Amino acid sequence: MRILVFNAGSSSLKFGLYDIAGTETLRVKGGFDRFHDGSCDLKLTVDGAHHRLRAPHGDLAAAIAAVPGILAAQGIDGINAIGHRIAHGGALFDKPAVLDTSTLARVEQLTPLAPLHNPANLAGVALARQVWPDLPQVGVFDTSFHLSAPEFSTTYAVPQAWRDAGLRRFGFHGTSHKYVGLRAAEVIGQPLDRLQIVSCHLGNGASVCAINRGRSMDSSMGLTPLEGLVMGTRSGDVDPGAFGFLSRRLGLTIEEIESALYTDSGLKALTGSPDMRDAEDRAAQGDTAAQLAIEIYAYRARKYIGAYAAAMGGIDALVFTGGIGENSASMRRRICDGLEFMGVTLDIDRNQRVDLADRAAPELQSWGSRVRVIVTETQEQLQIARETATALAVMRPARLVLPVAVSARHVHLCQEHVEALFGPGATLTPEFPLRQPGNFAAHQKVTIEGPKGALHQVRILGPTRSRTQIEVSRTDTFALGVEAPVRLSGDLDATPKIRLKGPAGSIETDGLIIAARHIHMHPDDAERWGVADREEVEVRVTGTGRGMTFSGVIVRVQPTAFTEMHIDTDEANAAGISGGAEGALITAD
Ligand SMILES: Nc1ncnc2c1ncn2[C@@H]1O[C@H](COP(=O)(O)OP(=O)(O)O)[C@@H](O)[C@H]1O
Ligand SMILES: CC(=O)OP(=O)(O)O
Ligand SMILES: [Mg+2]
Repeated sequence: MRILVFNAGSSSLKFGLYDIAGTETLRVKGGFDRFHDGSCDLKLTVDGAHHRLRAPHGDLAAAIAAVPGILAAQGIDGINAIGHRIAHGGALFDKPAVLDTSTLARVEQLTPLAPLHNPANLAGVALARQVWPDLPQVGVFDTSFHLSAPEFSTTYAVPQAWRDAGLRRFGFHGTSHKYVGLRAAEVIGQPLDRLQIVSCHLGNGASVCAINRGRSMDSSMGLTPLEGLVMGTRSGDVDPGAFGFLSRRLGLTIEEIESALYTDSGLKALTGSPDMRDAEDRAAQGDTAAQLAIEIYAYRARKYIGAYAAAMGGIDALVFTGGIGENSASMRRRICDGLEFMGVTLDIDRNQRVDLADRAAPELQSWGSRVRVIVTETQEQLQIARETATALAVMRPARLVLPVAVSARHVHLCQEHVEALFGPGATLTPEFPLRQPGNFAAHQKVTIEGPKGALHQVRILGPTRSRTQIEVSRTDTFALGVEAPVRLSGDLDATPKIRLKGPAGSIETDGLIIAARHIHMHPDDAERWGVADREEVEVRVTGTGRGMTFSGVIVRVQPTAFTEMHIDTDEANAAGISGGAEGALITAD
C-alpha cells in the first residue's frame, strides 16, 4: 500500500511517501521550515539522495500546495491513501480515524485547544481532499497514545463542573513518543512492555513522556500543547495565577494572555528567536540572555525527567528526539548533567559524534551507566504511514463505533408554553450548546407535576419547537404516578397529559414520552455504514463495566447531525454508563 503522509507542525510541514507492505520503503520525503520573507528552507530526499534549497513558499499553506507538484515532478503516482497528523483528537479518537465530514467537524471543534496545530493539520486535509478526492484520508492523532494514561495523571484538581466540561490533561507528540519507544526497545533488544522509558521530544514544540511498559503514563503537555517544557514560542509551565496578575497589573484580556503564551513566549521571549540554533549561536558569542534561556530550557527538561523516573519507580532508557534532541549535543549534555544519581551517565564523545543516517539510534551512555541513553530521529511520518495502513486494513469492513450519550430528563417547549410558564414575551436563553448543532440547554427550568409526585429543576432544551414534549425515564413515570409510552421525538399523538410549573404560571399539556433509544446520524456515516433513516440497528456498548447490547435502536439521518447515540438514564444505569461511552453498531450482515 502506497501512503502519502502530511505532518504539519507549528513551524514546519513535513511529508513522506511510503510503500508499506510487509517492508517499509521511503520513496520521497521533504520538510519545509524557517518560513520568512516569502521563502523557506526545503529539504528533499528522493530515493536516498538528499537535496537542500531555499524554496519560494512563504507559509505553511503555500508549502502544502507545493507537495502535489513535487510528487508529480518525481513521476510518483499510484497513491492508495493519505495519512495526516492531527495534533488534538480530544477524548474520542483513541485510534486513527477516516477523515470524513463528521470526523472533521469533531476535529474542528477541538481547534481552540490546539490553535497553532489543528488549523494547519486541517489545511493539509482540505488540500488533499481536493487533489485526491477518491482516496481515503486518515487522521492519526497526537493525543491517542496518551488516552491510556491513568486518571491520576490526566485529572486536574479543579471543580467538578470544569472537569465535566472536558478540562483534563491529554498530552501530545504521541505518534513520536510511540515510535521512539518502539525504536528504543529494538535497540535495547527487549520487548517494549518490559521497559520503562522517558522519551524527550524536543522540537519547536517539546514534550517529555513517561512510557511505562509500552503505554503512556504521563506527558508534560496537558489540555493543550502549552503545558510543560520551554518551547520555541510557547511558555510551558506557568503559574495559573499569572492570569489574574496580568489582568490586574497590565490590563490584559484572556485572549491576549493566551496568544502571548502560544506565540510570544518560550525561546522567542527569552532570546528574541524561537530557534535553538540561534540561541546556541548567541550564547556562544557571550549573549547572557541566550545563556540563561538555554539553562532554563535544560533545567525544565531535567526536572520532568526526574519526575517521570520517580513516577515509574526508575527507568531503563532515556531517549532524545525532535530537532533539538536529535541535533544539539550540547543540549543533551546539559539535560543529562546532574542525572547521574538516577543511573544516567553520558559518554561525552559518543554524544558529540551522533550520526542518525539510515534510521540509526545510537546509544550515548558511558560504560556502567544503568540507564541507556539513546538518540533517534523521530519518524512521525513513518509511524503515521504504518498506522494509516493498519487502520485501513481493519476498517474494511468499517468498525462502526460511535459515541453514546446519556439524556437526562428534559423538556422541549413551544413558544406559547414558554410565555405561559415564564411570562409574556419570554424567550429561551441558552446556557451552553449541545453537541447536536443548533441545540442548547436553556437557563430556564421547570417542575413536572404528576398525581403522585413532582420532578423539580428539569432542564429545558432549546430552540423552541412547534409542540411541547416532555422526555422522562420509566423510573420517573413511577415518581410522577403516570404512564408514558416509548416514542421517537416528535411522535406525540395520543400521549398523556402532565402539568408543568414555571415561575410565571403553570400549564397542563400532552407530550409526555419515554424517548425511544435512537442514533442521530450524519449522512456520511449512514452511507459509510450502509444504514438508512428509520432503520433499527443493534448497538453493543463496551468498556463500561456492565457492557450490554441495545436492540431496536432507531437511526435518524439528519443533514447536520453529530453522529451520536442517545439513551436515557435508566438505560445508562443498566449498562453501567456514567457520562458517556462508546458503542459498536451491529448491522444485519
Ligand atoms: N543543529 C541543531 N542544533 C540545535 N538545534 C537545532 C538544530 N537543528 C534543528 N534544531 C532545532 O530544532 C527545532 C525544530 O525542531 P523540529 O522537530 O524540526 O520542529 P517541529 O516541532 O516544527 O517539527 C528548532 O528549535 C531548531 O532550532
Ligand atoms: C503538539 C506540538 O507541540 O507539536 P509541534 O512540535 O509540531 O509544534
Ligand atoms: Mg514536531
